Amino acid sequence: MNKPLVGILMGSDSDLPVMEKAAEVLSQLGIAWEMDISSAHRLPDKTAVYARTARERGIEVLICGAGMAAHLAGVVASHTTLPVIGVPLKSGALAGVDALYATVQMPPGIPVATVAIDGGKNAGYLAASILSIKRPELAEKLEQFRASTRQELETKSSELQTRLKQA
Ligand SMILES: Nc1c(C(=O)O)ncn1[C@@H]1O[C@H](COP(=O)(O)O)[C@@H](O)[C@H]1O
Repeated sequence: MNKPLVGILMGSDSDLPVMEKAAEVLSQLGIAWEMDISSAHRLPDKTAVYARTARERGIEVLICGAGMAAHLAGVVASHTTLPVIGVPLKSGALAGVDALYATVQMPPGIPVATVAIDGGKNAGYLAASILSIKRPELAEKLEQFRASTRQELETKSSELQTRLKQA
């Protein structure tokens, strides 16, 4: 197995179903990843060590998912200059809006590239785009994915037009 290029962290095991989607996208594109549970609130020392050592371990992009008062992505970003992608998760009384604001509203200088609430898949694609800057074969795979998405939608569009003409 290749050395992981993407580190996926989440605040709780309850976040796993969404964060697994990021891992699935990366696997489909042939990108090696590692995944763990950590929490800026509940495991602050582990989180700091993980973020501080990520670059020397060969990680190039970090994806951090958390719900509620989501500090994980921001705290990780405060410990590393690697790109950090934040995934606000839908949990608790505010259904992810709290996590969205907490993740996206970072102070200048410590950015977190925030995807949609429960946007695990797009976090995977964004990490792949970042990695593709220096990897032409990965850029090609992303092009192919977009082309197949276009093709699928064109087919659905033609099918709809055919059905409408028959109605
Ligand atoms: N927001 C954070 C952080 C953090 O930001 O450090 N650690 C855990 N959590 C979040 O708390 C929610 C409830 O967690 P539990 O399901 O474990 O009670 C989860 O969505 C988690 O990401």
